[in-house]
Amino acid sequence: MTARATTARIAQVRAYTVGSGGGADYHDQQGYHWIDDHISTPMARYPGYADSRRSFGLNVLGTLVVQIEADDGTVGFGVTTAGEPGAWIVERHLSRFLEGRPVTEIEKIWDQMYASTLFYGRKGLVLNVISAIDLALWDLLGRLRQEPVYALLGGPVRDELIMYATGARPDLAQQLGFVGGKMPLHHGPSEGAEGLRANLAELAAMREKVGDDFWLMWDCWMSLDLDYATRLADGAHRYGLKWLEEALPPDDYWGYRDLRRAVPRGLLVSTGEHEATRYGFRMLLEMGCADILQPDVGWCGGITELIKISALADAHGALVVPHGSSVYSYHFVITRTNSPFSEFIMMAPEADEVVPMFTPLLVGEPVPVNGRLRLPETPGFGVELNPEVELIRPYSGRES
Ligand SMILES: C[C@H](O)[C@H](O)CC(=O)C(=O)O
Ligand SMILES: [Mg+2]
Repeated sequence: MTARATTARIAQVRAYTVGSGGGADYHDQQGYHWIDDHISTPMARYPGYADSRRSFGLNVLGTLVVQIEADDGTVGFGVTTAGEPGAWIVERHLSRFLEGRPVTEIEKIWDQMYASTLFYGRKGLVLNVISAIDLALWDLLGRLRQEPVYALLGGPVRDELIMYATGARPDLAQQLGFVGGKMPLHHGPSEGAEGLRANLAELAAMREKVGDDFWLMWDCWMSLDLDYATRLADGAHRYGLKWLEEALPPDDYWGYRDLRRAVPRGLLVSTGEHEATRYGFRMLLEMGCADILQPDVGWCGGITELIKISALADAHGALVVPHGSSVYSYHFVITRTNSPFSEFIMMAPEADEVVPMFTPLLVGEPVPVNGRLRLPETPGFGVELNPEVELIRPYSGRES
């Protein structure tokens, strides 16, 4: 099998959008959902956009599924948030760097995808797409070698993942066995001193419910300014906030540097879910922007780039705790000592039960039990596409 993996070539690359919501675009939820309930965002300063992230188009992209088929018929796949524009980039531009090539040329393929898109890429959508292709390649390699991706990455450094939960109900997450709960921040600078007090009251009430030892964190989703973030951190410290996440816009490296210097000792600063590539993370590390880096494996450049980001972070004494990204994160985190725990985003609308993070897209997606997750030895990333989810291939084949 190993010899076959070395000689296998890529026969075809296919890109699909997904008919239903959810999946890799976990913000694409219908009806009431805590994830879209008056969350503080950079758009909240504009009337009409404060109550719902869907109102300003957070869910417009949808999920992209990339399938890569080897010449023996084995298929690997990867997913990200990129939808139809992502499918176009895969089929019309990037497939040329894959079809006909050995499956094992992962590093070269990554470099060619990145180098050939520099004139319109570097971050965001294009890196999401490159990530999905990269994840599909690692999945395919694992399937050909009949090994889980974590084994390809050097093997586990611990038996199981320790998980914290992101959602509106850390008190329920505590009952479900998670080590901590990360809450969305509900009020931003445009709601003034009253909003700041409401945030702190919410944290105080949650601390009261969960006791002293349960981790509590805040996700600010890029929505604050330095002054507000500093005041929030000062107020939150007395309630034992563990970290303040993504307080500022991702391009404000200078603000993150100053925030990290300004927050009370012991309160950690985290960011990085909207950052991409080793170059972006190098900025965060060299400028001393964060204690915890949170690349999303489906957005930062995939596993191939995450290996580099993680090594760089390790050398700087920073932790890497990937954002969301389900199995793609799990297979990496289990192999790295500077990734001591993992995130689980609560996808139940009331954050009151554990459902797979990429629901309904995957079959076999592992979920934490009592806040711990053991990865099966299934080849690749160990998941399949749910046959009941409709896939649409909008750009079939390459135009010359
Ligand atoms: C809760 C946050 O606003 C966002 O929806 C998810 C996120 O940033 C995270 O899990 O981290
Ligand atoms: Mg976050």
